[in-house]
Amino acid sequence: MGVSGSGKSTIGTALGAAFGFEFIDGDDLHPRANKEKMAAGHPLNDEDRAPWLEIIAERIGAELADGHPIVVACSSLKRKYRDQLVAHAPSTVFVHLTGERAVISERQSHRVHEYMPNSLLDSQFTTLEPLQSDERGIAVDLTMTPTEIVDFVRAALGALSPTVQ
Ligand SMILES: Nc1ncnc2c1ncn2[C@@H]1O[C@H](COP(=O)(O)OP(=O)(O)O)[C@@H](O)[C@H]1O
Ligand SMILES: O=C(O)[C@H](O)[C@@H](O)[C@H](O)[C@H](O)COP(=O)(O)O
Repeated sequence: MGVSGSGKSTIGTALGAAFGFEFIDGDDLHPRANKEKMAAGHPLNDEDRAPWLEIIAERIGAELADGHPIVVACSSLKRKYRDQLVAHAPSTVFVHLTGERAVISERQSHRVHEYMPNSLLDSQFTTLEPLQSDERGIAVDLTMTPTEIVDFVRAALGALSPTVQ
């Protein structure tokens, strides 16, 4: 989880490879209308995100039902969005890539994105609700290298309480 440009695709790919799990990028599952809205410079609202989150949640639930743990990149900016995912998959562990707006903005300036304009970064930070103490998650400093982040997550996962699923 994390704002646009925080490294979800990069770190999700690395975590999937490290753990031997399939990686799914939530960005690929946005309905076309959501992509067009963001491309036009408008942030998504709760109504826009609800069906997208449901697609992701159902996909996670289906993979787990087949016995396949997966890594998913999904902004998951609000607590209620995360709760929607957890409702389908109680064993979910969120990895929040945290960092300064300036660092993320600088990184975004060097990448080409299918639909996300850099101008939406402020709204992403405005919407972001960090992990709360009763959520199963890990906050990670996004200035670490991907290898360092994978090692950090691996160590932190070992310290988490057992799952209910
Ligand atoms: N830990 C990192 N260190 C350095 N650069 C990174 C790191 N994580 C991501 N990046 C770079 O930052 C940019 C945004 O990363 P990306 O994975 O596309 O973020 P998101 O999926 O959250 O939008 C990319 O150019 C990526 O190569
Ligand atoms: O909830 C949202 O507002 C979107 O999911 C957003 O957070 C996401 O960042 C975009 O899909 C762009 O994709 P990137 O995360 O790759 O910039």
